[in-house]
Amino acid sequence: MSGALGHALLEQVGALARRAGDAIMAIYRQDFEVEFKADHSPLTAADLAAQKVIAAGLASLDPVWPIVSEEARQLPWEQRRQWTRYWLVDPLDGTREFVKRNGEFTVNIALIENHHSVLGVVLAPVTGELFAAAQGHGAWQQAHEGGAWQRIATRALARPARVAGSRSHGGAQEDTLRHMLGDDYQLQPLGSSLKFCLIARGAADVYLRRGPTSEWDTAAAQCVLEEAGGAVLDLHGQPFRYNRGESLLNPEFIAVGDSGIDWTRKLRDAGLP
Ligand SMILES: Nc1ncnc2c1ncn2[C@@H]1O[C@H](COP(=O)(O)O)[C@@H](OP(=O)(O)O)[C@H]1O
Ligand SMILES: [Mg+2]
Repeated sequence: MSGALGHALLEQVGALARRAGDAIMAIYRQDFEVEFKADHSPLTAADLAAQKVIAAGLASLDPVWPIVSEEARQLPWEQRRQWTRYWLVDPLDGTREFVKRNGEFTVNIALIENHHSVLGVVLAPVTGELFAAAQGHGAWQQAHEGGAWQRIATRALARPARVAGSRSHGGAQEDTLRHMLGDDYQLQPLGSSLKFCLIARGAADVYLRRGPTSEWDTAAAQCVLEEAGGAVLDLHGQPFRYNRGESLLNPEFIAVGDSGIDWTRKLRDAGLP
C-alpha cells in the first residue's frame, strides 16, 4: 500500500474505530438487553450502534469501497467475486465478553485487497488501546486517544511458550500444544481478536483456533500481526486469504509471533490438520 494512502487511511479508520468504541461504551455503561441470533450467538444494541457508525464513516471516505460486516446483510458471492478492494468489519468482536462485562471485546476494521488484509485497526474500547497496521507501514499501538504511537513487534518463540486461547469457544487443545511447544507452555484465556494483538506486541507466542470463526473475526488483527512480524496460517501452513467463495467462514488456524519457525512441520508433527 503506497505511503501516503496507507498513512492517511490508517488515521481515518483509527478515528472511526474510536467513534464506534464510544457508541459501544455508551451502551456498556447502562443496562442492555441481549438477543440471540439464529446461530445462538448474542447480539446487543452495542453491536448495531457500532455497525451504524462504521458503515456511515466508511461510506464517507473517498474512494468508497464495498463493506462486508458481521452485522450487515451479506452480499452473494456472484457480486463479491468481482471485488478487488473492500472493507471487512466486525463492529463488536467478543460479544459474549461484552455481555459478561470483562472488557475483552474489540472493534475490527480491515481493508482487503486482492484477498489479502492490507490494513487493520483493532480497538479495545474499555482500555482505549488501539492497534493499527498497514502493509509496509509496520504495526502500531496507541494506549489511549491522543496518546503517542508506539511501534510493536513479535518476539522469538519463548520457553515456556505463552499461548493465547479463547475464553468462550473451542477446546483447550492441550495435547497438540504440548506436542508443539513443550509441556511447560502457559495458557492465557482472552476474548476476541485481542489474542492476535497480544502476540503482535510480543506478550504471547501462539493462538491455535480449532472450530469456526468468520473472516471478519481475523482480518484486521491479521494485518496487525503480520506487520509486527508474525503470521496467521491455516493448519496446512498456508497464510490466510479473504473473499475466497460463498462461505465467509475461516479454516481452522494458528496465529504465531515467530515466523522464522517451520510451523507447517510442527503442525504436521503434532498430527494436524
Ligand atoms: N459456531 C460459530 N460459527 C462462526 N463463528 C463462531 C462460532 N463460534 C464462535 N465464533 C466466532 O468466535 C468469535 C469469538 O471468539 P472468542 O471466543 O475467541 O472471543 C465470535 O465473534 P463475535 O463475538 O463477534 O460473534 C464468532 O464470530
Ligand atoms: Mg466476531
